[in-house]
Amino acid sequence: MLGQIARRRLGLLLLLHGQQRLSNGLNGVSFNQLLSKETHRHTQSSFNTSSPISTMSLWPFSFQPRDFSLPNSSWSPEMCKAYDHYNALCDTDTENGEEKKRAPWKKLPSYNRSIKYATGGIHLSKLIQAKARLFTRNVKEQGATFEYVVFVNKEEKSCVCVFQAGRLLEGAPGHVHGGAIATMIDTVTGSLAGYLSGPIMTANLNLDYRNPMPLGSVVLIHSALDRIEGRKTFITCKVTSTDESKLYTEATALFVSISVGHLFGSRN
Ligand SMILES: CCCCCCCCCC(=O)SCCNC(=O)CCNC(=O)[C@H](O)C(C)(C)COP(=O)(O)OP(=O)(O)OC[C@H]1O[C@@H](n2cnc3c(N)ncnc32)[C@H](O)[C@@H]1OP(=O)(O)O
Repeated sequence: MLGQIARRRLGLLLLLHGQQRLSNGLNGVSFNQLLSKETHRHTQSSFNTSSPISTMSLWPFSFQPRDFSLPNSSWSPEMCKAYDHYNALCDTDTENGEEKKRAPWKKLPSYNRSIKYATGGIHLSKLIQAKARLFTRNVKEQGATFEYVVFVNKEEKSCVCVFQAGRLLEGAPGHVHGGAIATMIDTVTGSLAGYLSGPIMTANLNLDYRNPMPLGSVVLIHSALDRIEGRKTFITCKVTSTDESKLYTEATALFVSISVGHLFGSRN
C-alpha cells in the first residue's frame, strides 16, 4: 500500500521535474565567498547538534538538499578559477535601467539522488530506496572521485561542466578510466537533455577517446543540443583542457523522452 502511494507520488514528482528544472543558480557568488559559507554551514550544524531543544527545528528533514557542486577544499586552483569564470556569467538579477537583465547562464545544483530535484523529493528519497545514491556522488571523501559543476546556457541550449578527476578514477596508470570519462559525459549530456526535454533516458552514447587524461586533471565538458526529433534529443559533446587547447574526448548522445511508467516497467 505504502509502495503504491509512493509510486503514484513519485510519478507526479517526476512529471514536475521536467517543469521545475534545475534552477537554483548561484548569483554572482565567488569561490572564496562560497567556501567561507560552506565552512560557516558546517560550523553552524555542529553548533546545532549541541543547542538546546527549544532552538532546534521540530521538522526532521531539511527543506533544501545539499548541493554537491559547490566549491570545497579539494578543488585545485585551476578548478576554482574555471568555476569563478562561469559563475561570474550567471544570473545576477542586476538592475539595467528599469529592467532586470537576466544572464543566459545558470549554475545547476547537483544532488546525490535524482529524486531530490522534484518538489518534496528530499522527503521521498528517505522512503524510496533510501540507500541508493547517484553514481557520481556516492563517495564521501571530497576530491577522491568526481568533482564537478555544470553551467547551462539556456539561449544557446548548451552547457559546460568543469570536472576535476580524482585519484580513485584510475584506468591506465596515472590516467583517468575511460568508463569514468563516459560516466561524466553521460551525466553532462543527460543533464542538458533533461533540462531541455524533461524526463529522459540515455539510448545511445558514442565516444572517441583522442588523448589520455592524467589523473587530477581539470577539464571542460562542453555539450550542446544538436536537434530534437519527436521523443529523441540529440546532444554533441567534447571534453577539452580548461584553455581548450587540448581535446581529450568527443561524443554524441541520444536521449529518449520517457513516461514515468517506463521506470516501473511499463512501455505505455
Ligand atoms: C539529474 C541528475 C543528472 C543525471 C543525468 C544522468 C543521465 C544518465 C541517464 C542514464 O544513464 S539512463 C541509464 C542508461 N539507459 C538505459 O538504461 C535505457 C535503456 N533503454 C530503454 O529504456 C529504452 O530502450 C529507451 C527508453 C531508450 C527507448 O525505449 P522506448 O520504448 O521508450 O522507445 P522506442 O524503442 O520506441 O524508441 C523511440 C525512438 O528512439 C529510437 N531509439 C531507441 N533506442 C535507440 C538507440 N539505441 N539508437 C538509436 N535510436 C534509438 C527508436 O528508433 C525510436 O525512433 P523513432 O521515434 O524515430 O521511431
